[in-house]
Amino acid sequence: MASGTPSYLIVEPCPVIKGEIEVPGDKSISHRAIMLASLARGKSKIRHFLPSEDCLCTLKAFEAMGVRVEKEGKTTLFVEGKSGILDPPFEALDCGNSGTMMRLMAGILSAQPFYSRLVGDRSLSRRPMHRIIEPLRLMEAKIRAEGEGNTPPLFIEPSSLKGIEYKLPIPSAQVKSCILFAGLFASGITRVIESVPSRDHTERLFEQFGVRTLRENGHIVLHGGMKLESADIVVPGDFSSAAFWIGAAAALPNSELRVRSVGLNPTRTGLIKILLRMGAQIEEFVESDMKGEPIGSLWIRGNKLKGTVIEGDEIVGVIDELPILAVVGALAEGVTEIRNAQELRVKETDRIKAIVTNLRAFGVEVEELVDGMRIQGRDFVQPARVESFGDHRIAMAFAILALRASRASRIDDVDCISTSYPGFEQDLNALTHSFSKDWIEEPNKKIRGFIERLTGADKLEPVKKKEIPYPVITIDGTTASGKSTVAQEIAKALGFTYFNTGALYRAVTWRILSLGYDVHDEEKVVEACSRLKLRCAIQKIDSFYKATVILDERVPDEKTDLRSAEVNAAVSIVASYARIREWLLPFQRELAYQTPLVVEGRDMGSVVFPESPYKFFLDAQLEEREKRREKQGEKDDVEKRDRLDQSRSSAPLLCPADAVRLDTTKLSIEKVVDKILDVLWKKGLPITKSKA
Ligand SMILES: Nc1ncnc2c1ncn2[C@@H]1O[C@H](COP(=O)(O)OP(=O)(O)OP(=O)(O)O)[C@@H](O)[C@H]1O
Ligand SMILES: Nc1ccn([C@H]2C[C@H](O)[C@@H](COP(=O)(O)O)O2)c(=O)n1
Repeated sequence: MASGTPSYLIVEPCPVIKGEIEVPGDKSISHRAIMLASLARGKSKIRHFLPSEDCLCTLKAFEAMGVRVEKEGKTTLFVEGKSGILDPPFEALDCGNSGTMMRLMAGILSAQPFYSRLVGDRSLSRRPMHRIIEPLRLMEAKIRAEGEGNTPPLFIEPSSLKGIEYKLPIPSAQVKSCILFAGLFASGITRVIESVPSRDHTERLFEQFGVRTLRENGHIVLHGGMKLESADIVVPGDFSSAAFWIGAAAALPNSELRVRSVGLNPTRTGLIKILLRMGAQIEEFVESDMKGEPIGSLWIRGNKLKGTVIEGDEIVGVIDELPILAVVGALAEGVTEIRNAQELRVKETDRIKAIVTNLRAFGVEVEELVDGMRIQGRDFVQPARVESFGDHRIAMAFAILALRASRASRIDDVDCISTSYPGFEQDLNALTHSFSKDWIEEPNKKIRGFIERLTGADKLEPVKKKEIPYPVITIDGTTASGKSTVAQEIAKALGFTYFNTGALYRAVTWRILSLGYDVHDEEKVVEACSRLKLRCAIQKIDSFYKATVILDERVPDEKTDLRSAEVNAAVSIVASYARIREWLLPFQRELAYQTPLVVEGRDMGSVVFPESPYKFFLDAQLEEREKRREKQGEKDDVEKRDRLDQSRSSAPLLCPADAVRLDTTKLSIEKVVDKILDVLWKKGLPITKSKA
């Protein structure tokens, strides 16, 4: 993240996330813990407090009202409570970006014997406050909103409160908590009735501070005048922060993630239920719920998920998770629909609009609905530059979607992330590290490790056909039919990495020849290959990415080494040996776990990437191909090479049944490229129409 203004985050693609993570403390609980500790009698200890901008605003406000706070590091606080009566603040209390703070503080301050004013930032100043003003006034609070349409600032005068029975018109933990905080100081009984249970951190924390609420059939009953006693609180990891990693790990196939010490309060974990319904693999282990909040671990394994409908009563339990759920839906198979979520329109930003705008920028088809959206899932997205709209959850959700793009994406205005998740960028780097940018710029460590395990051609490992996370476009064909030329153009147009597998067979042949071996001696060739150190580096040449083969720490020269007459004559012989092909097969597949590919060769669609839905086969009349080769100034027996490639027993050159076959004899290079892009566009790859 860049410091200063404007802030932005560059996210490199990463097909999987792996590792363990512990997220910062829960925002909702941190706010409430400070509030209750400040109102309690005695000194409370709060551990794993979230030092985010939002929560620090709450802390500052209570300090301004005479509460003494000692800090041990950044996340342990000792709060000396004021036994219910705070000092009048000298100036307005700043709630920053936090709706939770403003709404809960309104409940507390309505009962204090002094005048107070609550202000917020631009985004908070647009959020509706009528929902708390109405019940507080019923409790005889003297509160008014100074902004247009019942928006902040809030001005509060001292008054004596009385308990009420109040049925929440919309399920809202903030409104419920505001009333309960006011109810602590009200005469008589306060009863809040909710039709759908909202998060119950306030009720659980009240209990930890010695105030019992009665909870039955959606009724929460509180007797006014009960005294809060100091407590020792451990704030669990914030499930809503963990949600970004849970969503990412669940939706990125082959990911493996453990989330430790996270809050597993059932009013917060609706996301898990929805992801399970979409086909996710998640295991939940509650490790401690002795006092207050259940805390535990989650294990998540990545899968291709299926679209779902999220609506009705389950919305309230995932309201903060809807941005990441929309992103997960964008990567799932089929349609994901979010309904009854009009509340999203009055969050830190209009989240429905923000999500729809950003999904479209990433090339995702999405329909905006009054109360949600309908998202057409896809396998991956196009790189994009998007806005956070000043909303932390929008910024983080789209950083996750960017992992599934073919190239780096940029999220603008990301300072807001610190309102709930300081350290998000570091965690993103840690979980994606082994697959990130430095991998592309440095020689490919991962593939080297993989190949080095193949110590002998006679000890070949069976090829595991694990699911490839990125699209692979295969272009096979006869010699000089135009494969390399066309494949490079397609790779440029899509931003994919170009991989010429002919160059791989040529590099091996060149090395065998330069070591003095007779290519007709199969045993010797196989034995020599078992000692070769083969690896691959992805290089960026201008705006174009290319996989380069490195053999025994040398990069062979394309013209003089790989395309010499000797290599032209010998390569089809070396390529006909089954054990050589088996050795090179995992090497070629492994690259596809790292980056979207355009691969060209002879058996790409038939053997190496048979699962690819994007297969092409190029051919042209022999005389035309011979002419093209001659024009290149190369000595090459095109006809002989084709014959050898077509007649070998292992992975012969053929047109896969499901490939699009193109005869390029009378087609210009541009025409061939256009035809391929058109097919790819129709198959749903993110190609801008002008390119297709
Ligand atoms: N459609 C086309 N029309 C005319 N020339 C073409 C066409 N496609 C490719 N060429 C030219 O033909 C030559 C051979 O093309 P290219 O190297 O792309 O073929 P290839 O199939 O990759 O060959 P190889 O099998 O040796 O790797 C190049 O000089 C290229 O510019
Ligand atoms: N997937 C592949 C790629 C290449 N070969 C062999 C057969 C070719 O004649 C030779 C050189 O390829 P070119 O550079 O001309 O594309 O390598 C193969 O068998 N399988």
